[in-house]
Amino acid sequence: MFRRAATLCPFCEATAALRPHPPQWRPTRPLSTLQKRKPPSRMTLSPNVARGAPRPKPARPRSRNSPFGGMNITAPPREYQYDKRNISAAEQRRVTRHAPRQAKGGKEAKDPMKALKMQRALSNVSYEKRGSVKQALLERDSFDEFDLLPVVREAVVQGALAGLADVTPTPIQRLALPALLGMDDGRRRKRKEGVDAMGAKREMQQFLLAAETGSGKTLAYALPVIDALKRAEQLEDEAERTALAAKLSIQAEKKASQLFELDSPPVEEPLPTTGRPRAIILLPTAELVAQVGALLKTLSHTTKFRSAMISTAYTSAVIRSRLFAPSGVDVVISTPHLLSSIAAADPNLLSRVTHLVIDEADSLLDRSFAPTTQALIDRATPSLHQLVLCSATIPRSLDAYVQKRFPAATRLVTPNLHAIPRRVQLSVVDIEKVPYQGNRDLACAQTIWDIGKEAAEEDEGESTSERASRKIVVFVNEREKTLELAEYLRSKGVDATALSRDSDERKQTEILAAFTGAVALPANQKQKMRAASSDAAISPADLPHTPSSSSYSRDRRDTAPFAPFSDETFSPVPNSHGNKRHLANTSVLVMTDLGSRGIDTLLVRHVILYDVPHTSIDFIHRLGRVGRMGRRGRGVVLVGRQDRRDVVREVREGMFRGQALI
Ligand SMILES: Nc1ncnc2c1ncn2[C@@H]1O[C@H](COP(=O)(O)OP(=O)(O)OP(=O)(O)O)[C@@H](O)[C@H]1O
Repeated sequence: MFRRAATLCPFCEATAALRPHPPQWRPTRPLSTLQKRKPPSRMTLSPNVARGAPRPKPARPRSRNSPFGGMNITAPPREYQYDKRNISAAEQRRVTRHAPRQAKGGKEAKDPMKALKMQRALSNVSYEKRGSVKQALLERDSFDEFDLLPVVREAVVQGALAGLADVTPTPIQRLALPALLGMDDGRRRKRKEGVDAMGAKREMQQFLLAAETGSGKTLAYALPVIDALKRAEQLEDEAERTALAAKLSIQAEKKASQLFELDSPPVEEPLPTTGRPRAIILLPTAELVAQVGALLKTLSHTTKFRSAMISTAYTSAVIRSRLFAPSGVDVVISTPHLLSSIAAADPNLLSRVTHLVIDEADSLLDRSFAPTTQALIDRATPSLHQLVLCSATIPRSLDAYVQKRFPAATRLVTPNLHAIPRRVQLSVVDIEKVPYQGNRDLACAQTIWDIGKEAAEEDEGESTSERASRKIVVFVNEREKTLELAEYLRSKGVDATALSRDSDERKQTEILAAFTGAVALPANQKQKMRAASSDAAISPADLPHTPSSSSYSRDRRDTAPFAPFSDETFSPVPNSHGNKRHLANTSVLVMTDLGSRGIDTLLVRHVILYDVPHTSIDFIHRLGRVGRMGRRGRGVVLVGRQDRRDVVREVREGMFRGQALI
């Protein structure tokens, strides 16, 4: 063994004979000692090898409440990291709600209404609720289904909607009429214990009606009010007849017993309805008072009731004669401030009111109007049977107000609330591009000229009398801008008028009348309306060309040199400004939000949003001036460098999808 060991190399265990070692190697110790020890290995592992690389010291978390908080974060904050198994269901829901949504591919989902959410203005109505209402609406498709007095039903067909080929209720009418008429199962009038139509006191019913613009909300609240008036009148007539019969029998008894009595001279007593209306409709502007007043007048021709519209557009003598006419008054249509000042002088004015309607409730219950409106509600409450709040939008402020003040209110909301109909198309004109280069006024004038030119092309071949005048409404954000812009447009040959609170109210009503003119739809138009109201999206090809978006400016650059206010529609007749380039057959109304609420601009097919509206509420009201009652319409929004393009984009996308804005 020793011999063999002596020939082995202590490192590689090869025999010295087979593998000669380098000459420099010399054993430092006797070979015998080396043989007895375990041969050392060159591949000895470190005892720390299992620990891995030393970890860097964890950095102290930066306070998120510092100027740099939230910067350069490579890991999600703690609340986003969770193990589903170790947290409660409630906690899990909370975390999931706040965590960014993950799309299937792991990419962050794009929020289609991110910018609108940041300035969320509208109250949310769940899609489940909208869906369930849709089902209920399918069941009622005729005015005959509602428990209206025959004379009221007749007034709809022969008065309010006269001229329509076939008259069917709109969604809000299908929803509101049964509720306001107190129909239990949608067919019969529900009569509660101790309750009559208008006479005896009962608990006040409260309703919030909300439906898209131009959907017939006025008739939805007006018909039940008139129906209730007529029923109360019938009851009173009956009571009067009984009283008269009793009086006659007493007189007959006296005559029979031959009692002597001096005949007292007959006294002309004023009617109980003189200066004591039974129903009041409140609206924010004199124009709306005129509009709703005109509708009630039409209904009254058949139904026979007395209505009085009062606003600052009338003189005090006219107002007095209407309110205190000896023949009495049943319904008063007014603005809150005027009514409040009259009620201060004559506290009994509201003593018999059983029905109070607050139309455009989103305006009348906002900060500026709310104290006056609320004071009127409070004064009328003792005799009130029904309070109806009506609006095209439910802003969050209105939602909170109703929840606080009228928690028992029944909410009647249509499935398309807050959605701008798909039959309205919104185009964008970039005012920063050639040829406008930031000149908003110029962009507005050019847009109007293009719409006018297109109208002229459409009208070609028709006689002058057949040519319909094109009506365009331009909305600005600032009141001061209305006059200035109208003046500029006139200087460019456009027939433009400004409408603002500064204008004379009587003149305003006259100007607006040219843009509303409620015309009856012919039968073929009605069919088109039906098709459109089925909410089919309109492809851009369906619509006539108007200046739009970037493609519009590109078209103009590529095909022709810019020639503002030129050619075809050139009228040789100079306008009042002596400007020979006059856009014929087109009239423009420049206004602020004042006019955007409720005005039934049936004749308007184009709306220009000179400024980007501040909120989605303004978008809804302004674009709501077109596309009314199934008609098609087009909006053009002018967008500059300072404007929220993301908001405009989201509104357009929402409109295309037929989605409710937020
Ligand atoms: N059932 C119906 N069928 C056809 N047209 C109708 C019907 N009901 C109402 N209209 C018409 O629809 C138009 C719009 O009605 P209305 O002004 O009441 O709308 P609105 O919902 O109050 O609009 P906004 O929210 O802008 O005030 C009116 O010209 C009205 O005559």
